[in-house]
Amino acid sequence: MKLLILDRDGVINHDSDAYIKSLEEWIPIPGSIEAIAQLSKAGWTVAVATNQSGIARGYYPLETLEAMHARLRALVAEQGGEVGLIVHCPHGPDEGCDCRKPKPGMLRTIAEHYQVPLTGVWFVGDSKGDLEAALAVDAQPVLVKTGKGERTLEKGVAKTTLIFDDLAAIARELI
Ligand SMILES: O=P(O)(O)OC[C@@H](O)[C@H]1O[C@@H](OP(=O)(O)O)[C@@H](O)[C@@H](O)[C@@H]1O
Ligand SMILES: [Mg+2]
Ligand SMILES: [Zn+2]
Repeated sequence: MKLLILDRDGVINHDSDAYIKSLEEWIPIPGSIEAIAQLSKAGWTVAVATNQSGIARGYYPLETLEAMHARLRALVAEQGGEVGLIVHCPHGPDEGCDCRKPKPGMLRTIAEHYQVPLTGVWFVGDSKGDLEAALAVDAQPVLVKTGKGERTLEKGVAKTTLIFDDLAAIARELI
């Protein structure tokens, strides 16, 4: 199966250093919804692995996060595509969970859900923790320059990292 795993904030939607705290703040990056729809129509299963420490911090409830993901699914469905499994880590950085990136727990959850190995699976992110999570399970780290991607690139990334301007460029590469 063709599995592609995406980080959310900074890849699918704009990110903010103040967190994405409401449905109104959840704004797709231009071309990202179309890219997901095109990829899924081309036979790719597009899953999502997202840190959401804003829940642990009390910035927004789980219901708000679920409303954002319902909006994502609806927008992609309007273009004839579909979004696969969305996994989030609701924990704070000090809780020692196994799911918060850079730990690879969410990637493993997705791989187990689809019963596929993670080796070489593209995980697309904008932050260092995304790339580290990919490397931890021998997936392929892919950096986009949207969101925090430019900052991440400036800090240096593993030489095996693939780099694209945005999710639309990744769709053009894979389709
Ligand atoms: O990029 P993904 O994983 O989809 O989500 C990132 C968000 O959960 C937030 O993660 C926070 O990091 P801390 O969780 O505070 O370290 C900050 O980077 C925020 O700017 C960002 O919106
Ligand atoms: Mg991100
Ligand atoms: Zn967690």
